[in-house]
Amino acid sequence: MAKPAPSIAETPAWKALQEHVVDIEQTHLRDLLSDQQRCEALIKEDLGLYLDLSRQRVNQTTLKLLMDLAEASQLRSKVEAMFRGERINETEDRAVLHVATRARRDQVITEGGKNVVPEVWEVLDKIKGFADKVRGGGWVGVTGKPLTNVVAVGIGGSFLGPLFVHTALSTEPRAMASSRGRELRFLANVDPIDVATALQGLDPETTLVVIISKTFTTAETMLNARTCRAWLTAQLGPESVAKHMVAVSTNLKLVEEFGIDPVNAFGFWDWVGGRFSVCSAVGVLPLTLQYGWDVMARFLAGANAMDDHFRNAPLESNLPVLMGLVSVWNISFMGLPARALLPYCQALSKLAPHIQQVSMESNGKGVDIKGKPLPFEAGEIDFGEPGTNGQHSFYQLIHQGRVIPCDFIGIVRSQQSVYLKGETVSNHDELMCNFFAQATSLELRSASVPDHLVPHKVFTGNRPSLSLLLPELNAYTVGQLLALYEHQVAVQGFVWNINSFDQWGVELGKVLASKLRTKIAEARTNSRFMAGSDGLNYSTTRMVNKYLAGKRQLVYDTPKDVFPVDLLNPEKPAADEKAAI
Ligand SMILES: O=P(O)(O)OC[C@H]1O[C@H](O)[C@H](O)[C@@H](O)[C@@H]1O
Repeated sequence: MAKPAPSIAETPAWKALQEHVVDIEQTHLRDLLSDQQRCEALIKEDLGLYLDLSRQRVNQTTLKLLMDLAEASQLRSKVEAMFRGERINETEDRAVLHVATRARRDQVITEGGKNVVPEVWEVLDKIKGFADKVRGGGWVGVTGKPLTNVVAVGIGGSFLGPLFVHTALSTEPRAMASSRGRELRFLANVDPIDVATALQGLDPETTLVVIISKTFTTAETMLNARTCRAWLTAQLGPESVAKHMVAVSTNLKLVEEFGIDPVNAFGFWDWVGGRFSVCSAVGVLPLTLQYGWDVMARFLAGANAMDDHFRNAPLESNLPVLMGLVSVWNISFMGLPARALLPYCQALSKLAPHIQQVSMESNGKGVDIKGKPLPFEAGEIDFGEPGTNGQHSFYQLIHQGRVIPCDFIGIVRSQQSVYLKGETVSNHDELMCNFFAQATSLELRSASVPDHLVPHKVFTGNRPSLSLLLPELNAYTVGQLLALYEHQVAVQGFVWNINSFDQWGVELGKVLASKLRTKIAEARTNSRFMAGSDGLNYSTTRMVNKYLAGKRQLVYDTPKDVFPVDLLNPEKPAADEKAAI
């Protein structure tokens, strides 16, 4: 029998990095930064982006050792295997080809021996044709009115990426011009409050509902889809579904069973992971409806340019590779498992929620790709807020509490310019002063205050960060940024030798929620409380019964402005309030 491959942690490259930590710990970041040659070696410019890694706790030796680690983990060949359509998602026996969803029309990317790019473009052409019709009034609602509002129903990867891109573009002048008079909303949470928020004030006659679900089985999305269907048909009749509902899914059979004509469905493929699906119809359909094809074509081109760079640029100057390796250094060697994503741009306010899923669902794993327990902890804890808002919230901890590597993202030319008479700098300059100041203040050590306050006002500095400058935030650079972070996460996973493309960890919660759904439905139908014998433990049973009892005491106001009353079941009271509480 073949000997199992040694864990990456057993390789000389890994061990060399472990030993190297001591050298780095002896050097303060401030001293590292005084070496101009080192700084130059850590500043990379490509594709119009400026990546400054000089504020990381690394030197040229670290970089060299990280390159050795890339070699030891066969990073290059793993990236190639991904682009070649090999089934690197072993547990689901799937290729990982989100890069094909933004391939140029003349590119060749194969899966199972077949070039998939023509299929990708077939869907893109269909989206363009459909969106042109809707936007141009050639496709109207059942009462003949143009469909100016879109509600995109989906969750997880079928929501966060499209929301990130929408938020990034909604204040960009060209995208604003092409979306005038249109509105795009999202409905993700199964919480009825989200339904109310998404539908509030919308006129069904002018609303198109897009159901987005890779599997078309996700419980939350399907209940929200049924809810939107009920909302539409109650007011416009059952025939309205044909004109007011379309779908995006890999499961066209279930789309049809739901009642949406497959002609009005936009497909994608099992080789596109949910959290990597923004560039498939998942993101491109709702965003093209909102912004038009030209804007979305630029977005796809930006992501494609980053894909080419990731595949072809030498590792030493490859932006996602460097970001990936440096983050592995921080997490696995420096013992810093968290990262703050800090865009100094309000339009990037949904970057962190999206990258949270891309990163944490991909790399939050406990076993290697062959199922062997990892001898180290993989994955990164990601969070973030735009600056300067975050400065007034959690930066205290970043400056004087825990050490959290930060990604500062700045924009050279803002989407919006305000320069008031009498002010010394523009509003955007003011924002960017904070961007420059924050990275610098994390690195410095300082204290010049009255004696008794010294301990409180000391900044130890030595806190790593990277800075990324984009020339502007437009459809093209949003595409680049998206692909940059997607590939960084892949690099981490390739080095740790885990499967970044499955997500078995989210399944258990779904199974238990389904069990609870059955129990609660029974309890409410029979107006009873749950008993200990119902198969749930004491704590859960007690809390569910508290909930059922509370339901009985509340009088609900039917949200008449959103839902017609006859659509809703009255809340069923539980009969025996005393039982089991
Ligand atoms: O697109 P769907 O099939 O509805 O899936 C939506 C989401 O469901 C699950 O929570 C998965 O963990 C996510 O990766 C996925 O994005």
